Amino acid sequence: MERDQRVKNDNSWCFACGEENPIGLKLKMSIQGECCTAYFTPQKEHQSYDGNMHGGLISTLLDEVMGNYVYQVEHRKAYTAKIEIRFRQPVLIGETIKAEGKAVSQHGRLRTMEGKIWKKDGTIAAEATASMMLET
Ligand SMILES: CCCCCCCCCCCCCCCC(=O)SCCNC(=O)CCNC(=O)[C@H](O)C(C)(C)COP(=O)(O)OP(=O)(O)OC[C@H]1O[C@@H](n2cnc3c(N)ncnc32)[C@H](O)[C@@H]1OP(=O)(O)O
Repeated sequence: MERDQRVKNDNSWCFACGEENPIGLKLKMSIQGECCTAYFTPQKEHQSYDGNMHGGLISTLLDEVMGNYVYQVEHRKAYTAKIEIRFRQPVLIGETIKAEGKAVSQHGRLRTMEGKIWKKDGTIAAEATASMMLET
């Protein structure tokens, strides 16, 4: 399906930030300093094994704060073209984490982004780099 044919008005159902999505993460994002920031406390339904948060959902958090940075700062929608995640430490169910995303460089419509997930003790649980393409 061409992008223009897709439903354009259902952004409130975004899995990561949509307010109306009943199974979404309902992230609230804000620009703090040079980053887009969101806090999240994983619940039991967000786990993988042994009380650890699912890595796919950690990736979702990183993707969202990087994409949302572009939207909030440039007022343009961007599509994730490539993303790479390094999972450094488990995130535990019930543990509040901070996700941060920022831009590091740009070339034409392509933005190179960085994201980090911080634990309360100031250590990094996961980090990402991504290429995001501005919508034409
Ligand atoms: C009105 C209210 C709105 C509210 C709104 C709220 C929004 C609030 C923010 C939400 C934040 C969401 C954050 C999650 C965002 C997703 O999750 S998006 C979903 C997952 N991603 C996708 O579905 C993307 C699927 N891929 C595509 O659609 C297309 O491949 C892309 C990425 C748009 C690129 O397609 P394209 O624009 O046609 O560009 P293309 O011709 O392929 O490439 C152009 C140039 O860039 C280069 N390039 C392409 N990809 C790459 C790459 N990965 N690395 C390096 N170079 C690349 C090409 O080589 C090419 O260069 P040249 O050929 O000119 O030398």
